[in-house]
Amino acid sequence: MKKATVRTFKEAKETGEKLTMITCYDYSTAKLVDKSGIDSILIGDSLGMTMLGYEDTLSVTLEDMIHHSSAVARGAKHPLIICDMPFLTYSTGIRDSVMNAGRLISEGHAHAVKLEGGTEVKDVIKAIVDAKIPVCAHIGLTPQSVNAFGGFRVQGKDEATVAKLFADAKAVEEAGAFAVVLECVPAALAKKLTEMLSIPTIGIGAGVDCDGQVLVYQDMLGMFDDFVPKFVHQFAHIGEAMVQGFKDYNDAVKDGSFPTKEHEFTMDERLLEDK
Ligand SMILES: Nc1nc(=O)c2c([nH]1)NC[C@@H]1CN(c3ccc(C(=O)N[C@@H](CCC(=O)O)C(=O)O)cc3)CN21
Ligand SMILES: CC(C)C(=O)C(=O)O
Ligand SMILES: [Mg+2]
Repeated sequence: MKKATVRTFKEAKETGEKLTMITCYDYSTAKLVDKSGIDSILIGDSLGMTMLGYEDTLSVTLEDMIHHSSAVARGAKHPLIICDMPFLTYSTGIRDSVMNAGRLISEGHAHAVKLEGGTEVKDVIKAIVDAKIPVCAHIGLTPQSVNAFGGFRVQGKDEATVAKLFADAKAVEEAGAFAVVLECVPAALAKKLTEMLSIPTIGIGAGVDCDGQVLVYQDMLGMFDDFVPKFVHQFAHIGEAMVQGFKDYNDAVKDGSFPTKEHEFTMDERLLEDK
């Protein structure tokens, strides 16, 4: 299997080969993703919701991201590893942003970082790229803006947000991002943006004409049911399989059918005489 790099992304845009990205937050799952051939792993700040049970991504810290990213990096040797910059780690100045991005690389062992926003983060993207850290941009529904948006809302359905998306897409490309995630954007608009840009677009709820796709792994494996966005397809039903496995274990312990002889360790039982 080939190791994916930012060059894989560049070449895919040129050849038309679709790019695949999946979230991942831990070592064991990273090893499984590694075997699948998926091009890239995103340590998404969605881990705040899927792994930690928060209602949004705003409570996730840089330490959380480093902790999960380094675990993933130990398990995945082929995909390009991209780590989300969490809320408030790239909006307090260029120096903070570059230092924080750097920690995701040096301590989190990611290959690239992702951050949310367009025109307003142009200078931040440029500074991080100048520090030799590849940046993936993320525009459209940017979950860290949930309070500013007033909810998780599809973007690009009116004149103002369509104009904003064109401006954002141009800005992140000019700033030097190697790719851009388009989240919850109407398919027709995502198609136009994809045609306009020379960097690949990675869609989530943005239709089939993006250069690649990303999904949260618990969503596409049927392991997360707090909410199921319209863009999710369940490619497996692992949640059900897990519940069944837990039930079978519970029943087997209760009825004494587990553990059996095969699971036991033996000893010279003479050692137990007169004990
Ligand atoms: N498990 C999970 N999957 C995700 O895709 C995901 C996360 N968590 N956490 C971070 C963000 C939040 N995301 C979300 C959250 C909610 C909607 C949502 O409610 N979408 C509605 C459409 C809303 C509208 O009509 O404007 C839907 O029906 O899909 C979408 C994306 C995407 N990300
Ligand atoms: C949904 C993807 C794009 C993301 O940013 C995340 O998982 O945090
Ligand atoms: Mg994210």
